[in-house]
Amino acid sequence: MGQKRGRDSKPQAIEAKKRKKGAKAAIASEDDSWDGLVSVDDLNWKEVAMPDRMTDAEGFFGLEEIDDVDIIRTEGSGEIQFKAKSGKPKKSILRTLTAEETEFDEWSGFSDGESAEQTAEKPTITTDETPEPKEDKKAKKKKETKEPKKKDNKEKKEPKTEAKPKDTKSSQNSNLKANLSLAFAALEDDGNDDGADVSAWDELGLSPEILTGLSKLKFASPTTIQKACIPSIMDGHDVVGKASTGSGKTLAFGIPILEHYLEKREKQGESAEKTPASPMALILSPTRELAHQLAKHIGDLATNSPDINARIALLTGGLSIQKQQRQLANADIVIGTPGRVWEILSSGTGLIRKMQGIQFLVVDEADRLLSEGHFKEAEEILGALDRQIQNDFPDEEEEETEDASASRQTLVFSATFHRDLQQKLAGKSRWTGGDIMDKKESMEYLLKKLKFREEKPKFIDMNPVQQMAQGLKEGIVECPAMEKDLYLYSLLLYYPKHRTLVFTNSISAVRRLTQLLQTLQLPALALHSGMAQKARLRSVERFSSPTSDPSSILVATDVAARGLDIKGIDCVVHYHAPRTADAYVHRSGRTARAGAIGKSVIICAPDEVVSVARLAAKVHASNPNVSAKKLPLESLEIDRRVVSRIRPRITLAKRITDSNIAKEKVSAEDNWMRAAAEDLGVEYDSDEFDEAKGKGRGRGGGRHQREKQASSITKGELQGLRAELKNQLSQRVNIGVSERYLTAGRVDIEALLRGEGNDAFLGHLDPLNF
Ligand SMILES: Nc1ncnc2c1ncn2[C@@H]1O[C@H](COP(=O)(O)OP(=O)(O)OP(=O)(O)O)[C@@H](O)[C@H]1O
Repeated sequence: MGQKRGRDSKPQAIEAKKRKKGAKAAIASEDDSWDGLVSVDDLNWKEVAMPDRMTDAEGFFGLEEIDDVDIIRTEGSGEIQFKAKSGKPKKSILRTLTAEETEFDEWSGFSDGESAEQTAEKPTITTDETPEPKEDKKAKKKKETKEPKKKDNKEKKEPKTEAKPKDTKSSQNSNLKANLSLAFAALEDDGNDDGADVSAWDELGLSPEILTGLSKLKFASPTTIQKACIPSIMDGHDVVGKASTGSGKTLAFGIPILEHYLEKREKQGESAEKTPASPMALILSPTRELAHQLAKHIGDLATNSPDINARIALLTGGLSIQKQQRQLANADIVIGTPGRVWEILSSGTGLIRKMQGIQFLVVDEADRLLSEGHFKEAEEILGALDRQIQNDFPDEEEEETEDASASRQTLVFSATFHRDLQQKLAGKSRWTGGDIMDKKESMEYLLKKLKFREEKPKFIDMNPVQQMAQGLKEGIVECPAMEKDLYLYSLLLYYPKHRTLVFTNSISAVRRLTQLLQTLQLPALALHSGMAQKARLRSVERFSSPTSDPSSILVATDVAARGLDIKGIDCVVHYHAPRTADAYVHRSGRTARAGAIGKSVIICAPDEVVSVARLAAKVHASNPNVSAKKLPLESLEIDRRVVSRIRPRITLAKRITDSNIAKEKVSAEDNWMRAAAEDLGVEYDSDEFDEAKGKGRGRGGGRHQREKQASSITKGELQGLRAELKNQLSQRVNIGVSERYLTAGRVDIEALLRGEGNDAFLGHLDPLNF
């Protein structure tokens, strides 16, 4: 079996290499008397491919493995060395030195007393394949050279080494040692210097580690919300942050948390490795997908920042609770949905007490999380974090823990805050339609429920006027109520190679539309809360994969409306009009993120027009440049020829889809009835049952008839429909080119085709210009 280690030991390998004047790799190539024993750093470790999902990573972000080695423990010292397995050539397990490492050898004389450190620094190889986090000495030295935080941000210029490593090499005077250390960190990972210049972050007073990470992620400058929030959070304030969708709120709180991690490790010093991990942050998210994304986003910065080994426990429903409990036992940052977090915390294994020491409580998408379906568990969690202190602890501990609680910062983020929230939660649950936040009322509400430690948290509102992202265009397509499928399909044909997210208001609509689009040979995926969690994650992964079809379509309920950050979504389509103004903001915010451009289109039946206009007016109400009479909602005219030519396709696809869905339903119902009849010991006759059901005059009788009809299409008929649809789909939609013209050779077909720009159509089609 292969051996594994944490990827974080890589810098140590290089550091060790620089110190060893006669590295084994060199000896091996020259010296035949070599006994074949090598140290961990001489091995040719291979990176283990990361699992697709964070949960499978158990909170660790990188492992390396090696095959064909035997572990040799030196008697007495207990030092671990390695040897090629018998039968394997001695050198087969060695790695070759890179050019940079050879260069490092020249600098080995600068370090004092390193051989002792070298032994101490060796990563622990554990047979249970669980890498222990380590604070390496190099990091500690680096931190010793670092100015303490919050003194003078301007002084912290070191991290520019990431962007300009050559500068660091050249400054060999007073703090040469520190600079070399940073140079090693900058060079060790991939030996290139293509990170972004991160000097724009200087004024925020971040550590060199984080700046290195930001540079590697190519985040050259902070977004406005990051610029505004990070210093306040790092100065210990409670913060309520509001900024438009896709504006970088995650790192606005993620960076200060990772900075705190570094500070904590620095304070613990030598004892860091022995101190049992205790969570320092709890981040609550309203949806599972968002929780996964938050973990990935913060985890990405952590893995790209040298010396940050923060372990993230991801607690979301639908996945193994035992695994998550294990993760939590050793986590630095806990991210989860309130339901699962509470389920685990309340399982009575002392976890609540452990969580009481957290430094940060983050409520992301706060207006949603503190509303429907989530608030109760969130409230339980908040209550437990505070209440247990007084109830359970003996007096002397009480004071200590209360202090910890008093030092907890509460950070609340969203793009919208709902004015009705307070009323709703107070039990007067009239959901009146989603106003954008009224600052004062919402602040009061949050103050009351969240127990901020400061009398008034800092309220940082980056979008007081414009709720929508800058690069977003809003459009509306009006169509008959029964023809939304037709218009959706038209829109998708107008925009081929557009990654599109289609929102509906119900799970059954997601199921039906996904099947319909797939029947039309479009790459559609489904996402709704009725799906198994793994299938949900798979859909998001497949849709967001950079290698996926650029025309991919994700059909989703509002479970995808909040926070999902999927690169390259070009278009959001509201197949059903959003129910609230907030939902409209968040759904539309899945596109035009991080400065990109995007489109949001509402497909609107005549009876929805008024409510949609009202909703858009609310969203833009605070924008003085927008009047209720002239909303920035462009009316899109779909060419009538397109609609009429593709109608037969839709008719066929609908019949096929309805038949499939009805058959699935009938078969599920039949199975259920059969099982129930068996339990009761009666005979079940499906025809008799259907007859009785069909005769019913009550609600559902007509629907049942239609389903029955749809499900009664024979296999042969279905095959015929499929063949016919296939034939239609194999041809381009002809929007006005006469076949007589074409066959008579009176038209230059090539020129015609070249000019069209959209190969779904044959003939000239005016673009929507939207
Ligand atoms: N400083 C930065 N420079 C460039 N890109 C950034 C920066 N910070 C974050 N991003 C990127 O911006 C995108 C949006 O960030 P994030 O998901 O945090 O937005 P958000 O404000 O939380 O959005 P939402 O309100 O929809 O949840 C992400 O892809 C992230 O990687």
